[in-house]
Amino acid sequence: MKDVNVGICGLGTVGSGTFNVLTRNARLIAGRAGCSINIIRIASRRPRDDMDLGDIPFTTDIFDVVNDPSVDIVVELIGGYDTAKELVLAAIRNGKHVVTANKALIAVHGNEIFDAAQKAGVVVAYEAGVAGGIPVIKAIREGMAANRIDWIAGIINGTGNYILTEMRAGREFAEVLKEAQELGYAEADPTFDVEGIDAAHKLTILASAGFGVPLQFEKGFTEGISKITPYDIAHAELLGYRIKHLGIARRREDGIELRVHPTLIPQSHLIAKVDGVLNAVLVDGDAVGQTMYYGPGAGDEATASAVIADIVDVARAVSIGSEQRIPYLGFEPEAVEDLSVLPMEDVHSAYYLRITALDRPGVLANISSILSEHGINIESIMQKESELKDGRIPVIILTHTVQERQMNQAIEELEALADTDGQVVRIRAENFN
Ligand SMILES: NC(=O)c1ccc[n+]([C@@H]2O[C@H](COP(=O)([O-])OP(=O)(O)OC[C@H]3O[C@@H](n4cnc5c(N)ncnc54)[C@H](O)[C@@H]3O)[C@@H](O)[C@H]2O)c1
Ligand SMILES: N[C@@H](CCO)C(=O)O
Ligand code: NA
Repeated sequence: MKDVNVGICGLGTVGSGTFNVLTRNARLIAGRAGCSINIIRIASRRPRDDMDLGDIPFTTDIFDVVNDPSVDIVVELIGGYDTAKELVLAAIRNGKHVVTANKALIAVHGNEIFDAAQKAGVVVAYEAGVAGGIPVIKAIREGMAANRIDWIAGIINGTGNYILTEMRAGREFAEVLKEAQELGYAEADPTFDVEGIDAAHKLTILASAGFGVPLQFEKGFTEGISKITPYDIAHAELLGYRIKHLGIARRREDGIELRVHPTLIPQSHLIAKVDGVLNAVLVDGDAVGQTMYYGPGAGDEATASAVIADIVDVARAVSIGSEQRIPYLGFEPEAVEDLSVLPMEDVHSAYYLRITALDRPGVLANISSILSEHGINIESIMQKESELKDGRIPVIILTHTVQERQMNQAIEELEALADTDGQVVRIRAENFN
């Protein structure tokens, strides 16, 4: 069987992890792939003095990899949108297969890239882009092929989960983010992690692979963790909940929900126990029920594990000359449905509300009457002894499920009340029943 030649573009965290694991486990990987997988070219902006690349040619121009006729698979690990897109489209034009860890690229330009790849008859694989080392794309596209997938929910940003976990232990947001950057977990621009953009990229891909819909990143709802306070983390805990940053995609008759936001989940649920840089994705299928995939969501060798699994898949097909391919998003193009993303106002959810109010008679009655006028039922209410010492008290309310539109109207009225400080904190809550 023919050897398969790989060229790596980008020798940073994931690039170096990929080089190291492919080199270290070369024999056993070849045993699985049925052929040798040779790294024949590496390109990155700067050489790495800390790495021994042996006699593999290194250049600073990533297009050298794409233009090398002996390269079968281009491994794109530079990140970003524009140059990465140019690189991947050039690779496809040159008839090369592509393996990428770049979820931003796939979420935003995937429809165009898969279309080009389909016409060129090449594979574009992206397992490492979603939930890092967890083989969740394989699970959805192949393992769940029998099911109508109704919803997917997950902790899909390692940096964000690491920050929330450490904040629960009393550490400062900024200090933990810096540590996540040093550990190689964060994106080049860490606002992608803390403002939920990275999770939204991944959720977009999960929803398309799960439901058979086009990638629609720009239509999703995205809220990050930057406004989550230690106070709300602690009070959610007192109510029996944990705050996690979740991506939630739900297939409905009238469209799909696509939303990323901090979420209260019962402490007893398995996903509440997923801490640190670990990720977990719950996938609900009509035949199998709820399944959960759990493991490291970021990091050099953990991500390399998924990059190399994709390389092995492509290598198996290339080395035996197979025409058989798994469709890019799990469904053949003609089976993709044009279901659109629903506006956030149409989503139903329970809510945690924190209202800072003046400590005077009738305040609670005013708050509950606004909620009940909008059909919002209260599950529990906690009126805290004032820690503010200025005549104001925090009122914490957990509601039953209600439409976001109703909640927006109620919050507007609550904020306009003379008895409140005009800023209601809202965190959505889910129990996955
Ligand atoms: N770090 C993780 O844990 C992780 C996990 C999953 C996916 N990813 C994704 O993998 C990709 C790479 O992430 P990373 O953490 O390894 O980033 P990184 O910054 O550590 O590495 C990127 C490397 O590519 C090089 N590079 C960038 N643009 C280049 C260009 N135009 N020409 C030549 N070299 C260029 C950089 O110099 C750097 O060495 C990103 O798409 C990221 O989102 C990262
Ligand atoms: N920055 C990303 C890398 C993995 O995709 C994260 O923290 O999850
Ligand atoms: Na993955």
